[in-house]
Amino acid sequence: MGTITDTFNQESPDAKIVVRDINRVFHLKRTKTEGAREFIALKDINLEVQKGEFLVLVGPSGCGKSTLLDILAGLAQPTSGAVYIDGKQVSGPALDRGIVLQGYALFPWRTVRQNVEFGLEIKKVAKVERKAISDHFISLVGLDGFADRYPHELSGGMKQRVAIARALAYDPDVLLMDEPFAAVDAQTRESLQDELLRIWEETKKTIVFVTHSIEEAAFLGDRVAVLTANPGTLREIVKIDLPRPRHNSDIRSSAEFGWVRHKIWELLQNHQPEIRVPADSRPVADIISPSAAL
Ligand SMILES: Nc1ncnc2c1ncn2[C@@H]1O[C@H](COP(=O)(O)OP(=O)(O)OP(=O)(O)O)[C@@H](O)[C@H]1O
Repeated sequence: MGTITDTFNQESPDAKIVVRDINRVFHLKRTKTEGAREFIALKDINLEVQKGEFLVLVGPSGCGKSTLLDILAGLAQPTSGAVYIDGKQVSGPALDRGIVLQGYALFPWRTVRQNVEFGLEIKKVAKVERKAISDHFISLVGLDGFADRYPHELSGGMKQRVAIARALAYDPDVLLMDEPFAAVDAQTRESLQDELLRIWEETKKTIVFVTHSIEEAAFLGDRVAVLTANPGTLREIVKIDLPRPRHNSDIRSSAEFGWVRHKIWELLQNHQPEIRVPADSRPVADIISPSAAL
C-alpha cells in the first residue's frame, strides 16, 4: 500500500494540511469594453500546515486569501490541484474544519447557547452533553452569564467570541478564520487576539488565519505566508521566532516584534526583503510608520 508521501509529495510527516499545486481561475463575463476572459485568482499555491500550527495568510486586497480559505474549507473547488487534510482529499465542507468569518455569521434567532450548540445538534449529541459542552466553551471565550442573550443584545467583540465558541464546540481539528477581528475596535481586537492565543495553547488546534494586518499576523503566527496579487501567488513564508506564550505579554512593543513586522511589510511592498540597520539607534518598532499595518 502506498504511503501518503507517495500520493502527493507531502514533505513533512507532521503536516495536517497539504495544499498542492492549487490554481483557481474565474471566467469573467464579456463587458461593453472587453470580451469574455479568464482571471487567475490563485496560481500554483503549494503549502503545508503542521499539526497544531498557527499559520497566517497576509496579502493585498484581491490576492486570493479568501478564495484559498474557501478551498481549504471545501466551500469552493480549485480549478486544478488539491487540498489534503490528514491525507484525505478535501471534496466539500466537513465537521473536521471549523470556520469563523468576518461579520460573525451568527443565527440571529438563536441565543448564544443555541448558536454554540448548533454543530453539536447536527452531530446529534444528546441534550445534557450539549449543555455541558456549550457551558465549557461559553466560559472559555469569557461569556459566562450571556448564554441566554440573543446576538443583537451583544457587542461586536462578544459576537465574535460566540462565533469562535461555536466553531470550537464541535471539536474540529482545524480552525479556518477569515479576518475574524476586522469589524471590532483596536482595543477589542487586541483582547480577542490574546483570547484566541490562550484558547489555541489550550486546545492545540491547527489554525489558518487570514488578515490584512501585519501587526496581527506577526503577533499570532508561527509562520506568516505572504501572498501577492495578480495573479495570487505565494511569495514567501516567514517563520516567526518570537517567544510564546505571547498573549497578555508586552511583546507587541518589543524591538524583535518590530523587526518581524518590518520583514512582512517589506515582502508586501513587492521588493526583496533586506535587513537595514537604521541610521539611529531607536528600535525599528519606533521607526516604522503605523501605516505598516495595512
Ligand atoms: N466569483 C468570482 N468571480 C470572479 N472573480 C472573483 C470571484 N471571486 C473572487 N474573485 C476575484 O478573485 C480575486 C481574489 O479574491 P479574494 O476574495 O480571494 O481576495 P482576498 O485576498 O480575500 O481579498 P480581500 O483582502 O479584499 O478580502 C479578486 O480579484 C476577486 O475579484
